[in-house]
Amino acid sequence: MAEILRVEDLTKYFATKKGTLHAVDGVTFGLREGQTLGIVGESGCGKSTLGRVILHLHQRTGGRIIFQGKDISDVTKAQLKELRKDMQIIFQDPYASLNPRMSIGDIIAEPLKIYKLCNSKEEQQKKVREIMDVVGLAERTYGLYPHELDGGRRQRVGIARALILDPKLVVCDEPVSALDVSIQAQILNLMMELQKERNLTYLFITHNLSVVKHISDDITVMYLGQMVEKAGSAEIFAHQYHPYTKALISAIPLPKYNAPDNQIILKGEITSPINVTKSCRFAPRCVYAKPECFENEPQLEEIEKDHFVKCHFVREINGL
Ligand SMILES: Nc1ncnc2c1ncn2[C@@H]1O[C@H](COP(=O)(O)OP(=O)(O)OP(=O)(O)O)[C@@H](O)[C@H]1O
Repeated sequence: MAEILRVEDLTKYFATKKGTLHAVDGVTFGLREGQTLGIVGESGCGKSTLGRVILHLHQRTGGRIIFQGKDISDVTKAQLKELRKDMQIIFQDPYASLNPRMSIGDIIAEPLKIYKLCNSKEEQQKKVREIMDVVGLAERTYGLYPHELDGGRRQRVGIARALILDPKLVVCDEPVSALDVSIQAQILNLMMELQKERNLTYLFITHNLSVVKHISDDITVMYLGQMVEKAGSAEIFAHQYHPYTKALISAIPLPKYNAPDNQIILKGEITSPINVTKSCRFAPRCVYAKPECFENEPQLEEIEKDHFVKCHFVREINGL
């Protein structure tokens, strides 16, 4: 499988009144066609910003973005319009992202209109009805409005709108977080079916590790703008080496993961990403932290094949 997306040393800083906010800081990964990379971490760790920078919804500060073998770090407006056909996004809150004054049929048809892809109203309607069928929306929803649908159906509309242009890469930004647990499973299953049928590549952003367990091939854990651990999904659930990943896994409400001797309680809140220093950003909350952690930044290191961890004392902590 070819690599469809590669980001290298990607950074996004925001200038704020208090100083430079390091929202995304030196993120590097590759994503193969048809695969899913789960991006996991607490609120504020930079997941959404990462997705938005890749889609050029935010201008990057530094680093490179390679998509389908081409460097797309800097693109013109016209090139970006073309790119958008291949790179789409599904948002967390479909209600907020759907225009309340437009009918479902018109919302889903919008990308077709923007790209003038249909020669007639009939052709447009046919394409919309086809994609509605693909995502499991009943025909009668065509003329309804967003407020007339429940959360699960609204997210199906969001998925239909993202897929109608037949994209290659979809950034899924917390697509099930606003939904009831039972509906979450339906939407995740739908997304997995669609991925197989259409060879879609997903960058799946979530604060909830258990959500990405089944859908992801690989998982990247982020903390304060940086990757702290990356491995295959099964591998990371079997062996998590970074103290932060351990804490995230031990917080999953299943006896298998949060047996008392396994549980790690994080100290305090996530610290500020403003004016960060060259240290381990997790150190202030880490139960294993030593003076060196506050003085030097660890590198992301391959601890086992395809398993990367950013921690000075990863071997000592894990008896490796
Ligand atoms: N436009 C902006 N201007 C200034 N700071 C921003 C902007 N957008 C995001 N940030 C900051 O960047 C950091 C990362 O935010 P981001 O939304 O990417 O995190 P996240 O992990 O996706 O969290 P959440 O799930 O809450 O959205 C946060 O500290 C946030 O306050």
